[in-house]
Order: sequence, then C-alpha cells, then structure tokens
Amino acid sequence: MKISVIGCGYLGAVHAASLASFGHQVIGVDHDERKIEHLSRGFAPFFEAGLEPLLKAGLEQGRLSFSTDFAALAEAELHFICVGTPQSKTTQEADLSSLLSVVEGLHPYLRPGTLVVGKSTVPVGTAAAIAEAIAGTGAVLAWNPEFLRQGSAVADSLQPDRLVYGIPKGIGAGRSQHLLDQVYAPILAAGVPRLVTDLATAELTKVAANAFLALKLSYINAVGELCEATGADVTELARALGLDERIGAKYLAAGAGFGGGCLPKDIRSFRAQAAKHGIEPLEELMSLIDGINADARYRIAEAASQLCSGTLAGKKIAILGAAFKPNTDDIRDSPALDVALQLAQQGAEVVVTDPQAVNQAWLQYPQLRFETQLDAALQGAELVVLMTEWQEYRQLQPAAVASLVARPVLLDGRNALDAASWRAAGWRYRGIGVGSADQLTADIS
Ligand SMILES: NC(=O)C1=CN([C@@H]2O[C@H](COP(=O)(O)OP(=O)(O)OC[C@H]3O[C@@H](n4cnc5c(N)ncnc54)[C@H](O)[C@@H]3O)[C@@H](O)[C@H]2O)C=CC1
Ligand SMILES: O=C(O)[C@H]1O[C@H](OP(=O)(O)OP(=O)(O)OC[C@H]2O[C@@H](n3ccc(=O)[nH]c3=O)[C@H](O)[C@@H]2O)[C@H](O)[C@@H](O)[C@@H]1O
Repeated sequence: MKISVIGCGYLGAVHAASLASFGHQVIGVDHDERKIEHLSRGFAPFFEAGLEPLLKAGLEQGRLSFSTDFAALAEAELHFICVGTPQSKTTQEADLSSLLSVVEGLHPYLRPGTLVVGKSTVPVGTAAAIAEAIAGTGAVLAWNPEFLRQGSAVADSLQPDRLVYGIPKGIGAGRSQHLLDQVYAPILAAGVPRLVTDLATAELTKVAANAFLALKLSYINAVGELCEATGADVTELARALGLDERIGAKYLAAGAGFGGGCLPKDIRSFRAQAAKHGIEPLEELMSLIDGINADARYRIAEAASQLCSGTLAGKKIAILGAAFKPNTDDIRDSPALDVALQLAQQGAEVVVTDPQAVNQAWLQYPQLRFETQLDAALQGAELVVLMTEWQEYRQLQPAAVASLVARPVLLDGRNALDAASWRAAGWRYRGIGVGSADQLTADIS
C-alpha cells in the first residue's frame, strides 16, 4: 500500500520505518529540513535503538523515502498524521496548530477513497472536527492512537500490546477498517488484539492510558513520601504491591517522577478536557497527579540540600543523567534538568552528564555546565545525584567512583543502585522514599 507519514519526529520516524518493514511503500514528510536530510540518508535524527537499521533497510529496498514537500505524498492512498501536539505556551491545553496546518496542507491531495489517519494524541472532539473539515473532499478520517514508548519505540511499534482504530460509523467505515487491517497485517497475524471504536473513544483511550500511568507513578511517589517519614522502604513496598496481579509491578518505581514529551502534557490536556466538560473529580485528580510529580522533583532538590549540610552554595554536584529517561536523548520536561536547575539556582556548582543527551541539553540550558565524559563530571564532586538510570550508571563500581569524587555522598533519585554495596564501599547513600535513621539524619558537614 502507498502510505504517507506526516511528521517524522519520535513517533513518525519510527512509524514510517516500521510500515516500510511491513512491505508498504512509505513517504515520510516533515517541514524540518535537517530531520529529512538525516532520515533520507538512513540516520535517525535522535537516539532510538534499532531505528537506524530499520531506516536503512527501508531505504535500500526502495520502500521508504522522505521529503519536505507535501507534493511528494500525492500518490498515497492513506495518510498518517504524526505531528506534535505539545502543551500550549499559555494554557494547560494541547496546542493543535501543527495538526491543523497539516490538515490544511493535505487538503489539495484528498479525494474520494483517501483515508486520513490521525496518530497524534489529541483532545476528544478534535477528530470529529477534522472529519467534518475534510468531508467535502470525499476523504474519510480515522483515529489510530499510538502507545509506543521512547527507548523501546521500534519493538513497541512492531509488537504493540493492542491496536485501536477509531472509525466513525457510516459510509466508508468498513473500508477504513479493511485498509487499516491491511496496513497492520503482520501485527494482526501475530495475534495482537485490535479494538474498533468510535472517534471519541479512540482519542480518550490514548490520554486515559497515559494519565493512568502518571497516576500510578504519582501514587507510588506519594506513598514513598510517607515511607520516608516513617522509616519504611517504598522499593520493598512496591515489590510487594507489584506481585498482586491486579496491581502489576510496572510503573511503580518511585523517585524523580515522570517527564518527557507526553505524560506531563497529556495529564494537563486531560485536565483541561475534564474542566471543559465540567467533570470536576477528573480535573482535580489530574491536578493532584501533576502536583505530586512536581513535588517529587522538589523533594530531590531538598534532599540534595540536606546532604550538603543545608546549603548548596558553592557545592560541586555531579548530576548523572539529562534525558527524561534512559535509552533516549529526549530532554523534554526532564526531571534531571529540572533538578539541576533548582540546585544551580540555589548556588550549587552543577555539572550534568548523560550518555546521549548532552548536546540537546546544552543548547536548551546554556546556563548549566555539561560534561560528556562521566569521569570528568564526577571529578571533585561533593555530592553525586543519579537522575536518569542509564545501564552504565547502574553498573558503576562504588570504589572506582569514590576515587574520583571529593566526598562519597550519593543521592539515588531513581532508587536504581544497590544501597548495600555503595554503603559497603564507604558511601553515604540516600534513596527516595526509603526512610531510615541514617537517612533521616543524613546531613554531612
Ligand atoms: N514520542 C512518543 O513516544 C509518542 C508520541 N505520541 C504523540 O505523537 C505526536 C508526535 O509526538 P513526537 O513524535 O514525540 O513529537 P516530535 O516533536 O518529535 O515530532 C513532531 C514532528 O512533526 C513535525 N511537524 C510539525 N508541524 C509540521 C507541519 N506543519 N508539517 C510537517 N511536519 C510538521 C516536526 O518537525 C516534528 O518532526 C504527539 O501528539 C505525541 O503526543 C504518541 C505516542 C508516542
Ligand atoms: O504518549 C506517549 O508519547 C507515550 O508516553 C509514555 O511513554 P514515554 O513518555 O516514552 O516514557 P515512559 O517509559 O512511559 O516513562 C515516562 C516517565 O515516567 C518515568 N517512570 C517510569 C516508570 C517508573 O516506574 N517510574 C518512573 O518514574 C520515566 O523515568 C519517565 O520520566 C507511555 O508509556 C507510552 O505508552 C506513550 O505512547
């Protein structure tokens, strides 16, 4: 099938390459020339494991191409829209300007039989409005939200947990479903569940899923605060909770909380949608989740201050991690950089390092100091704060790190390291949501 993918960012680039691997003829379109230039040469414009081989295979087999020109998608019978829907700069709502401009740009290429499929995350009602806007062309709209995670985007895209098709009832519904089934034939053949809903349900399924993950994370962080105050251990508690199949073990890692280009903006958009429709309990719940998440970052900054005898001024602090989570170079709403800024604003001499995200982070936060080399960042540190649990940080040898720092004091913002072995090597170790007499009086002089 001839398919276009409009918007080749973290979602669209992976989606385009995955569709090409299914045997479709795919054209990726984006207005960002640098991105298209990279993608056209088989290079991922961002760090995502497994994407480059998929891109290169698609390009070599002649199934994948990229362009900045909408005219290049004229031949496609199906268009996926994957542009960003970030939080508005002035409100909690999603900014739909890119989406609407793409719909306008697509208009001349729409004809009877064309299927337009939204993948971007949108407020409920957006799809119905777009369906109406394109109805005159004879093209039909469906909404097919995406659930992939950055860092495992290729695997999530090729083997998703489920497919959701939002398809309006009426003329063309059967054909829309049939076309989407053709697009995803290899996934369906593998037995992945496919749910067909109306447009509103598909839109809401996506944001409700992200909000549920955010809820779980803020819940465990709020419980972690009580653990810390009472001498309990949130990591042991989470392990015990997770063994209950009704709860499940995932998204229960307490610590710095959630960041990224999706969860934070989606709970805010969900909050705005609830407010618009007068659903106060949902509005309040989203507000609470957001507040707990902000507190999680603040609590780390506070713990850092305690570990530096209550004053951060002039203290050399090494922050391990800049990306919002491991295995990505994405720094959108990164807890690591938020904490780094808080510490720097209180006078600390902060040095941030990350295996992949230093360049992006430096461009956005020129006021912070960055080191690409871990050893250089650790050199002379009076406090080490782990903020993004990259595998290479998980594997650090406490004794080797101790030989670089000025004082062996570690704040593990992700509860990712083995406290016992760090303590055994002479480190003062502090986790998050893990109370103990040692930690409650963890000041150093
Ligand atoms: N990042 C992720 O893991 C996932 C993202 N989503 C949703 O997918 C959407 C896209 O997210 P990301 O890929 O993270 O954003 P992104 O910012 O990485 O990518 C968006 C792309 O759209 C392009 N674009 C914007 N306006 C355009 C226009 N008028 N014409 C052509 N290209 C245009 C941008 O240049 C950019 O490359 C959002 O709604 C997000 O919530 C959904 C699931 C996963
Ligand atoms: O809509 C989206 O874009 C995507 O948003 C999230 O994916 P992603 O933002 O890539 O990252 P996650 O792996 O969900 O992690 C989000 C944040 O939660 C944090 N987290 C995650 C798990 C955990 O136990 N503890 C925790 O603090 C991570 O560090 C990260 O900052 C969802 O997991 C995807 O299903 C969804 O498609």
